[in-house]
Amino acid sequence: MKIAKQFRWEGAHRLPNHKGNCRNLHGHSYKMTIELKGMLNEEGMVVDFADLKALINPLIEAWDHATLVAEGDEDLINVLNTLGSKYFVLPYNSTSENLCQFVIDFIIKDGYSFLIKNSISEIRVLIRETDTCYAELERSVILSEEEIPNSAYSVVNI
Ligand SMILES: Nc1nc2c(c(=O)[nH]1)N=C([C@H](O)[C@H](O)COP(=O)(O)OP(=O)(O)OP(=O)(O)O)CN2
Ligand SMILES: [Zn+2]
Repeated sequence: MKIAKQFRWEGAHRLPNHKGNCRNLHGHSYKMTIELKGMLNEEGMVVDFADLKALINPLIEAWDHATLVAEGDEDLINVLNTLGSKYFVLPYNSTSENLCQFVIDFIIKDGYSFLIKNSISEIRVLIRETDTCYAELERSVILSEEEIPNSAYSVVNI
């Protein structure tokens, strides 16, 4: 069974080496869908939507009305520091693809016990910058009892 919840935030960014318009600082009303696959619990839920929201909300709060900056884009960081403007540094360019990667890494790191508790087997993240484009990334979460002591999970890319 799969469940999904949508999130949104307003943000600015630029792709410093883009050959077109996206090298200019501009903004998006980002929309994100997070889908989780797992078994139903005794309450008839894969996970409580509220628990998924609680897990993701710190990231949304950090990104909302912020500028997403690529590590090394010092010109932009200097401007934002001068303005006293909220920003969030990513270890790579703020493409939709990289944001999907960042969100999945965040879920696995900060939501590790949440994934175990709810026996989640698959995560899918879809991010829209505009109505005409999106990026999507899926990752399997594989439970392997013999591999890992103390009921830990191993996580692999699919
Ligand atoms: N593969 C990717 N290509 C581009 C990304 C990205 O994240 N991944 N991002 C951008 C820009 O951030 C841009 O804001 C979005 O691009 P685009 O869809 O081209 O935006 P437009 O509004 O110009 O698109 P329309 O064709 O007018 O709908 C660029 N590329
Ligand atoms: Zn953009």
